[in-house]
Amino acid sequence: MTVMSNWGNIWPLSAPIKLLHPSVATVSAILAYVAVRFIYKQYFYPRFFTPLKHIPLAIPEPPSKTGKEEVTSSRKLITSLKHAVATVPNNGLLRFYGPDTNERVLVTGVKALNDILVLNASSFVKPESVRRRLYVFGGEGLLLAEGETHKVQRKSLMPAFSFRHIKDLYPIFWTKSRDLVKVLEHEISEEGSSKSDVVVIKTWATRTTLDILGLAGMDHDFQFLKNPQSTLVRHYANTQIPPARYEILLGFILSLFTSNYEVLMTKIPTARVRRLNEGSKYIRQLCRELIQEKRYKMDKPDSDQDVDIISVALRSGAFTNENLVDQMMTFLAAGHGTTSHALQWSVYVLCKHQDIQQRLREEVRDRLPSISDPESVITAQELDSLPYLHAFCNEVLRFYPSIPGTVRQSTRDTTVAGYQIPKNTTFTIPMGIINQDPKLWGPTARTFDPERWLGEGRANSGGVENHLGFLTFLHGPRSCIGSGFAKAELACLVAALVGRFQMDLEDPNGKVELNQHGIGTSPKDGVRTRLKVLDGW
Ligand code: HEM
Repeated sequence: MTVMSNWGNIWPLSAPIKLLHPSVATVSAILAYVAVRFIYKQYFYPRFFTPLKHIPLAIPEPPSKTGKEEVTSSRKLITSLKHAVATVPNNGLLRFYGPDTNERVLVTGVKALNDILVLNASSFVKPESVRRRLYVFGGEGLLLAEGETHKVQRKSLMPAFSFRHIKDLYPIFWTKSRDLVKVLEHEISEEGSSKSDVVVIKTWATRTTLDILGLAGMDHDFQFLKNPQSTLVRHYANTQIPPARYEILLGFILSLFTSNYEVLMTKIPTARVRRLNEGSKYIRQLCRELIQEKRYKMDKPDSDQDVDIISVALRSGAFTNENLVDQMMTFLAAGHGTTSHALQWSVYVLCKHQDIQQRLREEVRDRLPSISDPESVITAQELDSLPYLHAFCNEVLRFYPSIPGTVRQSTRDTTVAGYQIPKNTTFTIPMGIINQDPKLWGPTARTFDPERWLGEGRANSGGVENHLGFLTFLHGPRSCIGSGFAKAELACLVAALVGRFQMDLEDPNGKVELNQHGIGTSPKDGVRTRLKVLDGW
């Protein structure tokens, strides 16, 4: 056998046939197998072998074709599927294949949504890959519990989220909104750390929503607004680190062999996975200590009937200490980023629509006590009686849902919207698409317009054809338990900001890019906003 020393001369036309080195042969065989798997999964399986052939096929639009419309909070794939939903005839379900080549079913109609989320909800659970991802920061709390355990947990926690209880939390929302305004006023002043009148809304929104959850959820003031160097904030920021290129490539290759590739990926100790696990440990320990503190306080004979979520859960007697730790982790994870995203979108859209900003400011200044008054308090009744604020917040939640899509997997053979569905079929529920569906919201569905929530009988429906058309908090037994909490919190924060500041984007004509990692979606730059204090309120 000739030993090849000259790589430039590997394939001379006259070369004799040579045997490949065993390692080259192995790599070639693996590459050939990967190629064959890819062709099978991309071409043959969808056309000839899938048991879901009876569901129409959607081809996602290439991103370049979808970039022209005003950006919504949908992730890229969901945005690119919007076109398919509008153009491929379907009866509420569409089949599609994402970049990882795995098969999914997109839910596009209210009948199918009703089957999956309401009528038959117990037959559709979060797939293992999603559970793994949520577990790291959310523990084994309400978000991940299934079956009877979920029912018992939800029933025991519901009192903490009833309006009767949420209305007692408005003073916390208002006090923290005032802290936010004060910190931002300082930030844009001469003494501020940035020495500029431009702030990154995300930085402050995240700290405020964590502070609010600390107080309203655990009766503990983290004071992250005042103390920016927080380990907790840093650990949550780590959830948004995108996977490295090699992780994406590895994920893609694994996806050709198993639909559980995402589960496998969480077991490979890459630097990113290690950092996530460290964060998870830290948050668990923090919650454990806070709950112990709370239990100690409640055991005192003269203790008050505190209104925070953990006190209500402890009084219910339904949870062990460790399970309470999981619940607290869930509330922190599910409750702070989502509301922070909503606040970021609110500021973004107020900057884009100065007429709306002006009108909202007039209503707030007219009807609410000044945020600069350190003694000012507001009641639920006062805040909830501002129709334009209510309309604006609802429209932000509709148009820019913090979580633009979620996933479910069938646990048995079943039917959805009349289609036969085998066990283990994965469904994507695209809140970002349904919330803007012209069939449900009329011809102005894709326009941001708070007016739709004003007028006779529209305050709670926005005039939608079917209540399942507003999917921001989902519906049914797995809907967001914190929706009332989040809406009241968002209204306070928006009122305080718009009442006190003139807001403009640093780059008013810049194209907004989306943050694609972590729970939920918001602008990648965190909404860089120029603030100007407006006196007189
Ligand atoms: C704008 C803010 C919020 C949005 C858009 C939002 C959205 C959602 C959505 C879409 C789900 C369902 C996820 C799924 O099952 O796939 C959910 C579940 C949940 N959310 Fe929220 N959420 C928000 C704020 C909050 C807050 C403030 C809390 C707690 C204080 C909270 C606690 C939860 C919990 C515990 C669940 C699981 C409920 C269950 O499975 O029974 N959320 N949320």
